[in-house]
Amino acid sequence: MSASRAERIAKVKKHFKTFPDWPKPGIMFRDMFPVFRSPEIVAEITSLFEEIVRETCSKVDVIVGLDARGFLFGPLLAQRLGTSFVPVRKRGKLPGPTIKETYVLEYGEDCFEMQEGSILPGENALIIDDLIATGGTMNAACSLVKKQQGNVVLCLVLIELVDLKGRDKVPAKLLSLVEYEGE
Ligand SMILES: O=P(O)(O)OC[C@H]1O[C@H](OP(=O)(O)OP(=O)(O)O)[C@H](O)[C@@H]1O
Ligand SMILES: Nc1ncnc2[nH]cnc12
Repeated sequence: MSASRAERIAKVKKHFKTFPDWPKPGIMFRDMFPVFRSPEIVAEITSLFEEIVRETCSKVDVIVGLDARGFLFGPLLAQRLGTSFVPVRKRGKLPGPTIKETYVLEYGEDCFEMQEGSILPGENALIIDDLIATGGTMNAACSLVKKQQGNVVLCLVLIELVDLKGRDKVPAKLLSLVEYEGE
């Protein structure tokens, strides 16, 4: 018998590692990089993302990946869905005219940029990142898409730190694969 979705997600979660008090005291850092030691788990994550998007979104034109760890999953998913991929980058990394959004995150402050015209008016964008904590990062990315008259049809993350209530800050539908709550 094939594994249920919950069993597949539980198997993915076993590959994450937690580092207490990093990069600052009080932060439980959830490291997702160990999944890349297993091509099988990376393929499983991509398949789970693809299933969720096909069930949830009628039309996605472009996948927007967030610097830096959103770049790991965005292009993989874009290939599966046959969509384009565009990056949101940290301040000063993108050439040409850009639009900017400053935001606060769990352990600091930063500024995101997109190249002007990277989303066309009316395009349906799916924003992807590895993790949502306080939600500041995802909220800033939604603002950048909206400033270009794009529609955010879904925000998708591998990990949600539920206790930080980041989803309350996101002005669009948000789905996560793996949750950490009270742990
Ligand atoms: O929900 P929030 O509190 O805003 O935090 C979530 C963000 O924090 C991490 O990125 P980080 O800014 O550490 O950058 P990195 O991907 O370059 O390591 C993570 O990859 C998310 O993008
Ligand atoms: N607790 C956390 N673990 C991993 N990445 C993060 N980004 C913001 N908070 C994080």
